[in-house]
Amino acid sequence: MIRYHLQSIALVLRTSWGISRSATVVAFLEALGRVLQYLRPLFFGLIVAGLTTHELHLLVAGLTGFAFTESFGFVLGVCGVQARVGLNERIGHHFDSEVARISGTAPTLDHLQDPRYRDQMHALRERMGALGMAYNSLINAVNNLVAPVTTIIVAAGADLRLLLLLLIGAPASWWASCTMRWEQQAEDSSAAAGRRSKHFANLSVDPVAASELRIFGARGRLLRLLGQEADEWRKPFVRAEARGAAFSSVITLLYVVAAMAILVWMAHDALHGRVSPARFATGVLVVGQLRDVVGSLQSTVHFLGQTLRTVKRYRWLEEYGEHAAADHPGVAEAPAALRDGLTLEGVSFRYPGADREALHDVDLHLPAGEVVAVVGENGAGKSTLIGLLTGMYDVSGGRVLVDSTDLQELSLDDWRRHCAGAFQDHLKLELTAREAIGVGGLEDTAGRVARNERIETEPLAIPPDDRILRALDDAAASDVLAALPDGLDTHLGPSWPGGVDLSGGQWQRLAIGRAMVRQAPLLLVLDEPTSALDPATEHALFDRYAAAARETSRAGGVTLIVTHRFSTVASADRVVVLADGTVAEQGTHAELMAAGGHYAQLYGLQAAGYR
Ligand SMILES: Nc1ncnc2c1ncn2[C@@H]1O[C@H](COP(=O)(O)OP(=O)(O)OP(=O)(O)O)[C@@H](O)[C@H]1O
Repeated sequence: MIRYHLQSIALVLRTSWGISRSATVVAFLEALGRVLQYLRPLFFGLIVAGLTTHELHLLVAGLTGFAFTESFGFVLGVCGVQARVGLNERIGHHFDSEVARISGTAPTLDHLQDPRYRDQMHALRERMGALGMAYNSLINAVNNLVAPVTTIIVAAGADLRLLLLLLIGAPASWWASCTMRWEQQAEDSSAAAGRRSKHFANLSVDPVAASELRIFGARGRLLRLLGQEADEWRKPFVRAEARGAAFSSVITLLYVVAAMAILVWMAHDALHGRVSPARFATGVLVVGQLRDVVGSLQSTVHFLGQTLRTVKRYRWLEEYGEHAAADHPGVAEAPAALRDGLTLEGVSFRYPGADREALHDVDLHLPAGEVVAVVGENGAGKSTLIGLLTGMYDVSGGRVLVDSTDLQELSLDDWRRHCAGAFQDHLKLELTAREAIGVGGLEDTAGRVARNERIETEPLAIPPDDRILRALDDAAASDVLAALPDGLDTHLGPSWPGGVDLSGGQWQRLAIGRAMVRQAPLLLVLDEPTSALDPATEHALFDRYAAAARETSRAGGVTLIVTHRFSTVASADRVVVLADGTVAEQGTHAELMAAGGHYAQLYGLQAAGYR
């Protein structure tokens, strides 16, 4: 464990050093300033000796030393504090970006479904401040460690009996290890309740949730749940802090009693001439100083413990990210065009922590150039199928083939470079309209399509306006743009002063526009593309999407349209019916109708509903 903590300290030092070598060094000068200031009792003793013995050189030496330690110690302290304040900000920013990078660059989304990951992430996010202050905590620890060493030396010089006070160090260090353990246990045991509590708290400030909760008159119930979860979240911390504070008080009391006993003893000897007034004066100051030292050691343990625990979580996250990357070692490039298509062979998939498979025994071939409609009731597995085809999740069993290559062997970054999509829960990107749509086809400076690994090294360009306008036309969303006051320069969403918010259907059409910016994808996914649209425009728009899909098909790509609306699937080359996590039927609309199975039944029901 000590080795692990030392590695964590090395990580913090490396990070600080990488950010600013000079600030890292200057921040340590503060510790030197502390050493000087803790020499005060020594010079105070010299002053008292000079005054009582009338020896001028002792008085001058004491006063000079006192002035020097005060002034120089102060200057070093100021320089150190300035350096570390600047560093704190930058270290905090560095760790923030690193956490976002580790989470955002994991090849799949499996981690986001893993409760262990979510708990660690919650605990880490709660303590991000401690990560930003990690170097600060180290400096504090060093400051608080040099203080006792200096004070002990001064105390030994004044009277060896003062060193008896160090015996208090034994229960204090036991207290320190207990406190660290209790706090760690509190963080671990309350993480899930903390996440739930955050969820309920967010609901109360989310406009959509807030209106539903008002309509149902459920605000009181939500507040009660929030209270319960917040209680469950906070209780272990309160318990740990109360125990820590009680122990700390007992230790302080022990210290005060011991210090008083030693001072009385020293005073007795001073009265009988066995201890000089100068030594006694130094002793009195040292006792006060040692008390401060014990107090600051206790807070050091608290903050350093918090920092080391947070660094531990950060390192857990780093290792998790490395394992996640190692679980998907594929590096092969995706083909430029599909010859055969996409194939699922005996595929099964279970979400992390779920007790049943979301998909099982799926055998499916999606031929190159086809427009495939996927239908099925809620929970049938449609979104999961999309997740597997786009490599967002790794299959639990079986294989997904791109032509004849296992998706496992492909670089997922490269495969996704060839995928495009508009999703049911699409992003509402609050950027300018140009950026919100153009991110669908980011290019590097040579005009090639973005690869994720370049993101950190090269600024990626939004494609030219003519491509964005064409994509909006393909998505039948030109009218959404026409209604924006500043066209493509309009800021979307309430995050911007004067930003324009859109209706659900308008956001959805821009999301489809974003999907259409990417040219000739090998897989185009349109997940419920018309769910937020009114039935009058739905049909016309669907024909436009189908035409755009045909473009994809001509380039050898597969278009997957997921929909609940059976009226829109008749023109697809193939309809796949999912039920209970597997393929129930597939064929053309005509074939499935003729078969009179599940599809025909559902189609009949919907058609009757529209009559
Ligand atoms: N994150 C998850 N963790 C555990 N189970 C999940 C998760 N997401 C989905 N499931 C389960 O997997 C199954 C398939 O879900 P999926 O979202 O793929 O269905 P769907 O056909 O897209 O449904 P819908 O039409 O409602 O969008 C369902 O039983 C669902 O409960």
